[in-house]
Amino acid sequence: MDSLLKHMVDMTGHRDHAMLDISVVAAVQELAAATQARVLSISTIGARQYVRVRAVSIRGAARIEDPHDTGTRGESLDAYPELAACLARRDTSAETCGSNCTRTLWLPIWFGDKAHTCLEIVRESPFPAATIHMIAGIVGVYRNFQNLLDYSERDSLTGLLNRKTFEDQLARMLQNPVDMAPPLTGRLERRGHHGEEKGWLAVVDVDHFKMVNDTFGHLYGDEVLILIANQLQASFRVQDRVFRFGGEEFVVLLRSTTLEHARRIIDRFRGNVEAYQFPQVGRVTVSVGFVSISPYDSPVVTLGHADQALYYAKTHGRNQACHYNELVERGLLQTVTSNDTAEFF
Ligand SMILES: Nc1nc2c(ncn2[C@@H]2O[C@H](COP(=O)(O)OP(=O)(O)OP(=O)(O)O)[C@@H](O)[C@H]2O)c(=O)[nH]1
Repeated sequence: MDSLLKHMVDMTGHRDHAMLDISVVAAVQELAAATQARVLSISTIGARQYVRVRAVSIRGAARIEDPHDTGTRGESLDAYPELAACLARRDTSAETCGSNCTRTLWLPIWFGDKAHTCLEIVRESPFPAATIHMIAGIVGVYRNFQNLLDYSERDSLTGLLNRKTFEDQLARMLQNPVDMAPPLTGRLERRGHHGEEKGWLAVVDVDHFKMVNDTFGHLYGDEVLILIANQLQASFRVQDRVFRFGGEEFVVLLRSTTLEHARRIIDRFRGNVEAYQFPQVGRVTVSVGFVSISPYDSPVVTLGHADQALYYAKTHGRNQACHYNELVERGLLQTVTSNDTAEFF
């Protein structure tokens, strides 16, 4: 019982998803006398589902499985037929007996009709009823805590990530070397060649949104924001991150892609919004400013550059996406040098 309480205190002391994952695998692995416990992410991309390992505990050693590897889809769910069948049945558990009688227990964490997370526990002998009962309790606490963390990280109107989580997500993206160009010397040289894969930051702002509110009322204004948030989530990949920064401003972090690809997906999103018939309101457009992200620039500087490109888009006709570096190259944004960094405006 002492051990159970110790694990509960540990699990409920975290304010971070990764640490919560570590403490839950450590708890179930020790308390169920399991050889291995894992937290699995289940994602849907197109018509296919994928499984990615988030955290693992083997014989008392718990760790995050590559915390920056959010760019990888993982294995196809087809490699886990019993889990796939359990998810299809909307069931809360499935158990299999593998070769040499190893037991595997899967416990999907359901929120409504979606399970994005699943615990997997492997034991060399059958799970006693009392152990299953105890694990069910731990899963309940884990589920509630995940819910609480999500609540504090998400915008209540749109369900997108909120501004508070932005710097952390940007830092994670910058720490993934796949996303970043190798160190370069001069500031202007840091710009990507057109074929180079980099991370990108885009600031999206709804055009004339005040007019939507003034003409149709705030409820319709809110509905427009929700529908645009849905379009954002549908337009970008699961590895990308979409935030509502407040009001009618959204920010997108795109994982490693080329300039041409970033431009194409951002412009496809802009075109989708333009083509959409918003209930009652009709046509709504968005303006976008985007810039490549670099470990050499602070989040404030990167956001500032994307904002400047957005401002340019707003003051030159709206309903368009402008690339910061291109505006600088074409002499449409001016530069001055302050101390050791060049600033543009
Ligand atoms: N319905 C609704 N309106 C909001 C929300 N947050 C901010 N707003 C409104 O968004 C409007 C933003 O207006 P402005 O900043 O003047 O910009 P705009 O009218 O979009 O004009 P441009 O950006 O220049 O195209 C204001 O009327 C705010 O009251 C919200 O959560 N819901």
